[in-house]
Amino acid sequence: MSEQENTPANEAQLSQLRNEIDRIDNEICQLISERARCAQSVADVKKAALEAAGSTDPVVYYRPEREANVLRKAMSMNNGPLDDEEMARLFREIMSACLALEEPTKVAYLGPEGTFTQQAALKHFGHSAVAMPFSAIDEVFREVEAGAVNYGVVPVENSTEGVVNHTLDNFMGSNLQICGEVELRIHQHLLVSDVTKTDSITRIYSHSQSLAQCRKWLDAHYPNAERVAVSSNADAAKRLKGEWNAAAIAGQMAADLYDLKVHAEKIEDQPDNSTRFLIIGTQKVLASGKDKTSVVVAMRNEPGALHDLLQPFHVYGIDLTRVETRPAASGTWNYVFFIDFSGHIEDAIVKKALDEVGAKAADLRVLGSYPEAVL
Ligand SMILES: O=C(O)C(=O)C[C@]1(C(=O)O)C=C[C@@H](O)C=C1
Repeated sequence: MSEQENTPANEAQLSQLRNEIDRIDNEICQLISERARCAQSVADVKKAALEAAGSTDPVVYYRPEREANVLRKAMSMNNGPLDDEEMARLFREIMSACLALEEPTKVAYLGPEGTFTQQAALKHFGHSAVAMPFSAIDEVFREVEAGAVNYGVVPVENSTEGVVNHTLDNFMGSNLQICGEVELRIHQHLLVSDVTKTDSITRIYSHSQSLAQCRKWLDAHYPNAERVAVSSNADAAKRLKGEWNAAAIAGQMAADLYDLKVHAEKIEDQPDNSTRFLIIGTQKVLASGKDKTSVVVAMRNEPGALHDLLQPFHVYGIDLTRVETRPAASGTWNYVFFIDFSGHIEDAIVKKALDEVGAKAADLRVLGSYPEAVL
């Protein structure tokens, strides 16, 4: 029934409920303002603490461990009807606005605009952060190193943008820390523009990894269309305006940005397709109670080297979440291992395990301890 067809009884009910919503909105508004004033006071305390210590270092306003716990609490306080993730997303945005009051947070991400990495940056920092696209992972690292931005967001795991190794390689020559991680479910859509003749699609643009992720779907639905690999999904989306016989595979952000229609949604072959991104910065993050640590270890190429290296983790019952091998850049040793595990660098058993790993390794560098992704 449309609104015009409401009976007088319905109208009365509706207006009573809307009055109730207005009253609640008013309360929410007062409470958000009260919270924002608290965040401003927190900023003053942070500044004063640094001054009292005689430090000239910049004040660190963003506190990943606190943010993770605020979000975890929002999820555990929630009794529905909204689901926990939805509730946490709302708090994510409130906190993002509060942090922006303390300091506008500049975040560099692997662009262009409309990529999944931008989506990951906004998911992690909320929409009050100033997110800036850069065209290469090295550039994101450089911007953070130079202090031109506060943080960077780069993809690290899963093939979506095909850049995992590039991110890992950048850590080898950098002193940056990992301050957080973001996990994103990747949904690929077939996008068309207002000039596309949808029954005459003969060319489909996307990043090679996205084409690969949708291979079976494309074989079934567009077996004869030419698949054209381009530099990013956003680039694929951008090309559609002038081509009536083309479609693109990309995410919702690219569809919104370039004003495209979703012709077929969620066409990825694996329904649980997801990508993990890292937040890089210069700060060491305190323990949140549920953390991960990433290290890079250099080893000589000897039989059993990896087994020996991993043994202390096994002995102390530390859960390894990822082990990657990369050839070393310098000739001093042969391989480096990127290892992620559960726990924080300040945990006693993590310290013990890393002491033992360090004794066996040619080199060991802690890339950072950071809260496990909440959302
Ligand atoms: O608790 C702090 O340190 C704050 O600055 C407040 C707050 C928040 O809004 O809750 C804002 C930014 C920080 O990243 C963490 C939390």
